[in-house]
Amino acid sequence: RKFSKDVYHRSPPYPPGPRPRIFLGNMFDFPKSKVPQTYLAWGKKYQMEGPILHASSFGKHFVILNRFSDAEELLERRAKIYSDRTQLPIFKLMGWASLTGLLPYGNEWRMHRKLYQKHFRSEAIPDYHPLLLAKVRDLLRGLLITPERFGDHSMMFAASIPMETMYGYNVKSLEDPLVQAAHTSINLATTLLLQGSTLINIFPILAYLPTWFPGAGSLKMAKTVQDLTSTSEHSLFHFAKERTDQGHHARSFVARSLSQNKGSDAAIEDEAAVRDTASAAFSAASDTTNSLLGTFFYLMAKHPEVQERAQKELDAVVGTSRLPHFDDRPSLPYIEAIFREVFRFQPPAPIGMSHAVMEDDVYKGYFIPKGSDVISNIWAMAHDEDVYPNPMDFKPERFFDEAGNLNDDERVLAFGFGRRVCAGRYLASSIMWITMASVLACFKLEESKDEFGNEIEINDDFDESGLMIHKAPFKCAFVPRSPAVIQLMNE
Ligand code: HEM
Repeated sequence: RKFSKDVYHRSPPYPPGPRPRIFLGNMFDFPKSKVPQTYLAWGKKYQMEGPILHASSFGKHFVILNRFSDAEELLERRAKIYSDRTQLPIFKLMGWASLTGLLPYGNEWRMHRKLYQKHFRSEAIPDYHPLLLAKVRDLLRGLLITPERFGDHSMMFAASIPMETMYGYNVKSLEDPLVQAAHTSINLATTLLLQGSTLINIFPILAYLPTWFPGAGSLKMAKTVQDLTSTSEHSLFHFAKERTDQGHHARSFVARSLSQNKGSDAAIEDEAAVRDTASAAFSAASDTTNSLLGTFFYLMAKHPEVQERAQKELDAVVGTSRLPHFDDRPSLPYIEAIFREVFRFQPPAPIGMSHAVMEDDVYKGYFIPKGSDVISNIWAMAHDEDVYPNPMDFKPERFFDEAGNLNDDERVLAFGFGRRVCAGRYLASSIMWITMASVLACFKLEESKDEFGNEIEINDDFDESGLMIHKAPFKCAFVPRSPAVIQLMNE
């Protein structure tokens, strides 16, 4: 019966893709670098009738989507069966199995999403505005005093917002052991989450090797992630809980959720959900924000003409006697276009997170078996020449229509799709918008000079680390636009 079921299911065929080897499948074909670009090249090479692709590894199926219309159809219109996450052995080994982004589609995941919906839906975001404005002010002052350390300032900014919003924990320095622990564990984890990065996911038995065993590198990495995650999660959660128990008036996500739970029957279960949700938010928010900031600084320093137009708009709308506020957003269309173009140019997680298929499906005449991982190539969608002509150019103007108004292409592909779409997207959008507007209001970014006064060229490289991408280190200068803005930043 099993055999005849398989034969039946193999017609229709799998989508096209690289030819699999017996047993191994395409294990050696999966790229370790330039991942989205390689999948796009596969699309050009193998596609016959549609840009959806198939590859396999040890019997596991992968479907790759290079076009938005396919992601929209499968991950959104058919979300009912395209919203799971494959449970990999490495999740448990890293201690990440109960983080929202990795949970299977089910009740626990629903409870997490409900918490996000309550605290991070669009209407809840103004509650965070005062905190975001204060953090932006810290960032601006850092850029003013030690501009050459802009990389550290963005890392600090990106770490301190989730620490404060989730736990009410005020990060004072990047050397804070909790921040260090979180950064190291996220870097290691995003590497282990990339397809094909560890054999443990294919041969779970390898998880039982001792960590000193030759070749047990990823096991050792997973153990480090587990230790660091549990230490920082535990300390931060207890910090927030203790403050709530002591009656501190705290506005953090943990404090608010726990005080609302008090006395409810589900309190214990809810407490675990609150802890895991807060921890998931830190890992999801800090690295993505840091990646976008690096890309933004780089693109601004490379495009003085864009800065000039943005600053004209800011001066006309906001003036020079105050810094931008969230209420200014609808009146600043060019800043909005820059915001959209930065997210399009380099999505921080260029291939998003795979969605697992919960039932056999057929799409465009191709068979997509239950359990397949569907990879959305966000980078390729954001560089689709039919939608974004000359996609490698940075051109905020592409978001204006012929009449000079912002077009309706508001969708930020970088946030993913369907029921698993980024749960923090409204917060992330506010963070990035206010940062871009404020930095442009205060500084002119330009090439810095060496000791002989020669301009130092800005490289165009990006560093891939697992699922994430960051601008490679570069030098640039932040020149305050006027004495008045220096005073505003210091106020
Ligand atoms: C700064 C920019 C950010 C980007 C570009 C980003 C991007 C993404 C992407 C691509 C996904 C996977 C979507 C999918 O599966 O289709 C995701 C999931 C998620 N993001 Fe974000 N994110 C950002 C910020 C944040 C923030 C600030 C938070 C929390 C406050 C957050 C919380 C989450 C969570 C919890 C998930 C898992 C959702 C689920 O599996 O149901 N993210 N994000």
